[in-house]
Amino acid sequence: MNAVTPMNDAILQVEHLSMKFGGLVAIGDLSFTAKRGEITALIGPNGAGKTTVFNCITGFYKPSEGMITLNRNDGSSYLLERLPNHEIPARAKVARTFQNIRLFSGMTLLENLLVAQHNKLMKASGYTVLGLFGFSGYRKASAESVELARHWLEKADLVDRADDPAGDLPYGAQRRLEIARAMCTGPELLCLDEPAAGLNPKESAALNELLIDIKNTTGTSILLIEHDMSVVMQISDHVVVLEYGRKISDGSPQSVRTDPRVIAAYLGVDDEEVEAVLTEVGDEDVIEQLDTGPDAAHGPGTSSSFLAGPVTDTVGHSEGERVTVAKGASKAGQVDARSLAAANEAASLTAVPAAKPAPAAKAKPAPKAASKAATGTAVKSTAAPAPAKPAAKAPATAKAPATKTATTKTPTATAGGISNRLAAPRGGKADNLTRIKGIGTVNEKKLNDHGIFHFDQIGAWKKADVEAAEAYLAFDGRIAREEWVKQAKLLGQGKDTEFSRRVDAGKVATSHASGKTANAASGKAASAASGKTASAASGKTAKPVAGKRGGGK
Ligand SMILES: Nc1ncnc2c1ncn2[C@@H]1O[C@H](COP(=O)(O)OP(=O)(O)OP(=O)(O)O)[C@@H](O)[C@H]1O
Repeated sequence: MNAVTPMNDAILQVEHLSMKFGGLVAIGDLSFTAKRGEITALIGPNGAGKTTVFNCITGFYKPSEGMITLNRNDGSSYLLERLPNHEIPARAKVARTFQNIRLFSGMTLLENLLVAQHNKLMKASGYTVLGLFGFSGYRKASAESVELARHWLEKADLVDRADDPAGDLPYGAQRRLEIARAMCTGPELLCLDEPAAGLNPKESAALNELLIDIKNTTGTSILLIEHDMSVVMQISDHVVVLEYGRKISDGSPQSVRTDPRVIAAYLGVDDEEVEAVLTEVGDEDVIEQLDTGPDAAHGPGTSSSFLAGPVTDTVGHSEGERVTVAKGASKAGQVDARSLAAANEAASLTAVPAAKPAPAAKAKPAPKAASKAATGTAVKSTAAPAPAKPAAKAPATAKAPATKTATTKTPTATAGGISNRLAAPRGGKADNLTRIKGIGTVNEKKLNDHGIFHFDQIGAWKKADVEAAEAYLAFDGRIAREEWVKQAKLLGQGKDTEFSRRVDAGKVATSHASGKTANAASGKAASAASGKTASAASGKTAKPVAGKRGGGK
């Protein structure tokens, strides 16, 4: 179809899209719009159906039901589900990249970009040998192709490596080359499937820059699947969230990141359990935002973690674990799988604490989903001590299997990873580790399980220990960012931090009877034992501060 229609604000309209694989509904009645000139992100936990949507848009799958309309800049429209697969790039001007890099690794960078323009060159040669004999039309097209390739190599900051084999490039540069190659086809819609997968923070920043540049200078609209929330939150204009093939949220990055349904989907818990879980894991920033909306001073741009709320420094990084969830797995099953994956990854990382996986080996990051699900399930292990809100459903039995996975696997799996382990707290007393900003009661318990009870133990952590602990807690980059070691050193010396003062004042939930009770270094009684906190031994968790769902940091 090629009917000329008036200029449409939407470059892509997905209407009532469904895709079934046998009995599995991978996409169910999905509708959303991607606006022209914008970056639209499609996010969701593993198996939510994001790649299936891409495959329907780019013609790899023919949807079971629904309509996908691409409105080109010249006013023509195409029903993508009806176009033959190979015509989608050429006629509808849709280009895509894949989760796994698909470059011609033996060809040079320049050759990769010229191959992408093969159709144009063939056309210029009249599909004959005239090209070989220097037919002028072909010569001109050939020169233009080289010029376009050079332009995109420059944009991707790769021009000085134009003659190197693509396979020699670092991982992040290969990702940018893929995007440059897609841009050489002159797309009006660029679909990127997890472009930040396996990138380090510097490479993620370079990717963000490239995508923003494309958006600002070419008029190409971008549709993006991404697990790295530092990328999604920093560059997207619009975010669509899927869970089990259905849309659960659709809006600005700010609105989506504080949507309880989205938080629940990523944590793998029911909506009503969200705040209890967040209190447990110590994500008070987000809890506060659920009440007050996003913090304009920090904004999504500075957050490296979708769910962790604002943090103060640069981008977070997804250290990619691959999580495979059985088709049609229940939510609890998915949570199990993610917990297991997190535990397994922790085991493999901590076996050789200083060794980091090579980027190319990082199949796919699902860090937030996995880490949050892992912590979410760990919460179930403390189900007895859990809910911060009386109304919150006790999350005990429903997800008991996940609990088992998280609690029984991790300590064993990580033995040998973090240094300064103790069999028991010194003198029978453990420090209140929740006085360290970033350690909630769940993670305190996980650290205790690992023999970490004291500030000076954390204060003595070296880089490899921090990495091992981050892997163990599935906290990619956060321990370093939040400076746990620095905080622990101060607290170990009996000094306070701004955050510990708030814990001691009962403004932040803690599992300890009082903020400092267990802190042998300080004899000060804390004012927290006022019903705002409760003893871990009693099996109760702190009650949130009035008016807040857990107190802000
Ligand atoms: N060709 C296929 N045949 C059968 N089932 C499929 C096929 N492709 C996808 N699925 C199933 O459809 C569901 C959605 O998968 P999809 O890959 O689209 O999810 P996703 O959100 O992209 O996940 P991830 O973030 O892990 O890449 C999954 O349950 C998956 O197993």
